Amino acid sequence: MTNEPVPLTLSAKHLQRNYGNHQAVQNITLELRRGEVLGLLGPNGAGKTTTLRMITGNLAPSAGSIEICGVDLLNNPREAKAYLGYLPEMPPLYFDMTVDEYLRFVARLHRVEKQRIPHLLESSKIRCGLPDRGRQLIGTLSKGLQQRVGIAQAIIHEPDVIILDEPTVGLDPNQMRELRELIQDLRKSCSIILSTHILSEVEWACDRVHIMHEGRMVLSETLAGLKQKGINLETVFTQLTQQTVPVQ
Ligand SMILES: Nc1ncnc2c1ncn2[C@@H]1O[C@H](COP(=O)(O)OP(=O)(O)OP(=O)(O)O)[C@@H](O)[C@H]1O
Repeated sequence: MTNEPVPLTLSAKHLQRNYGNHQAVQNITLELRRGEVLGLLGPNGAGKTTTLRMITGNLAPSAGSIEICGVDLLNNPREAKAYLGYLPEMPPLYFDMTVDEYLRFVARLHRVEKQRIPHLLESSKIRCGLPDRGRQLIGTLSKGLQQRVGIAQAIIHEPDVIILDEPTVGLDPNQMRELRELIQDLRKSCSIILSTHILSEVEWACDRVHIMHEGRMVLSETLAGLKQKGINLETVFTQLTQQTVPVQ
């Protein structure tokens, strides 16, 4: 048996992002290992989306560094982004395309080799529970199925890291359960960051939790560690996010 450390798939160090004079994200450091699911929690305006947009290469940090699977995102964005799949808060769907047309389009954007596209298209649809939806216009799908198409576009190029920004917003309880099952399936081959407002979602899905408040990281702990210490996630969330973070 080997005790080799599980490789890092994402490493972000001392990230900062200013909007004018406002420091939306301050000195955020986070790491993700293969097969791990990290929950990112925080109240509205805590800086979660800003952080995710930086680590997916969609927003330039004011300071800090980001490596995806060992590739520097700021110096080699194209190479680093090939390892990343991203479902933003607002999935980038085209309602007047069919599911197949859209997923082929996204695969080309990810520069997937032409001959691999049919296989990847089918496998991403199967994984996301869309095997019979290829010819359907995206605009005619239910919200839950549209969210699945959003995830299919994030995984079609077989990324190592998947970033999901509030993926269960607007879903009914059945759709939420199906999405949870999908996340459990995805973690077998990828590492995942899940940003959410739903504490129970972190408890069932994640290995570790980061809580952000006013642009800073105020908690970084494993779920097992919280349990061992007898700390309730809801209680600690309330305690840490109801007070103003002192400026260091
Ligand atoms: N483009 C922008 N210009 C100016 N300020 C911004 C911009 N985007 C975000 N902000 C501000 O940065 C802070 C962090 O916002 P962000 O959207 O990252 O928070 P969040 O934790 O994702 O919130 P939510 O849970 O509501 O999505 C907020 O104060 C927000 O108003």
